Amino acid sequence: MRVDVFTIFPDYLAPLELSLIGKARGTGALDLRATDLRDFTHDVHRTVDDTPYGGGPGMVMRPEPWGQALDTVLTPSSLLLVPSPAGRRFDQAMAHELALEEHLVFACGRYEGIDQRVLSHASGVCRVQEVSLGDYVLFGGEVAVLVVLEAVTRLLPGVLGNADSLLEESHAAGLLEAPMYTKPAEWRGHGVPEILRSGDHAKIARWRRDQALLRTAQQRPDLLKQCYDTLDKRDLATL
Ligand SMILES: COc1ccc(Cn2ccc3ccc(-c4cc(N)[nH]n4)cc32)cc1
Repeated sequence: MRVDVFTIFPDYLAPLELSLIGKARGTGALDLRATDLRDFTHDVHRTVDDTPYGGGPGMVMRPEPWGQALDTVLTPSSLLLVPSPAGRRFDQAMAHELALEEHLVFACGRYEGIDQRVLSHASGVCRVQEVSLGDYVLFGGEVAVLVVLEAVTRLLPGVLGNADSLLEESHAAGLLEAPMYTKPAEWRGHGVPEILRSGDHAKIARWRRDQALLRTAQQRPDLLKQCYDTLDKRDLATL
């Protein structure tokens, strides 16, 4: 997967060199390029913003640098992602959709956002999707790139050593995952559920399913409602 990110803070994306994303880049699963939007300005101050038409607080990002920047990468097969408080809420389902794309382009806004004509013009070239992390307001789009790229990269073939973990993790099967334990067996007076040390894999699987159901019912009843039709009689008996 090829990913282009345009931002006035390219160093903000340095954490993407770390952990699994760094490995995914090394294996070629992810071809990531971050570019400074100011490279597409032509004045001595490298200006990317201006006052909003119609007045109002703050500044808006000028269309010219964005147009020239996006001209260098967008093709009809690209998907332009524009982080925004007004965007589609990012979730695991969207992460799976994005993991199937061949070319993602992120336009990271700052100030009060990007001139709307940039998105309108780009929609004549490729698909455009505004994306939100949640109902809170950030300073810009870079945090969203870090979150989206981590969630998507994990889903790329060969990136996670144990692909099975993708099947069992929270939000994968619609439920939250069961509580996890490791050594030591006794820690500050706290033991480990005996079933997990029994070696009975069928009973362990059932216990984990029950714990996932109960945990989801307690902490995220909205998720349980979404997958209620997939529950079998044994699941319902647990609830
Ligand atoms: C119209 O109100 C505002 C509009 C934008 C901003 C600041 N800002 C500028 C670009 C940008 C990109 C993404 C986000 C964002 C995304 C989520 N989930 N929260 N915040 C915020 C962004 C402040 C206020």
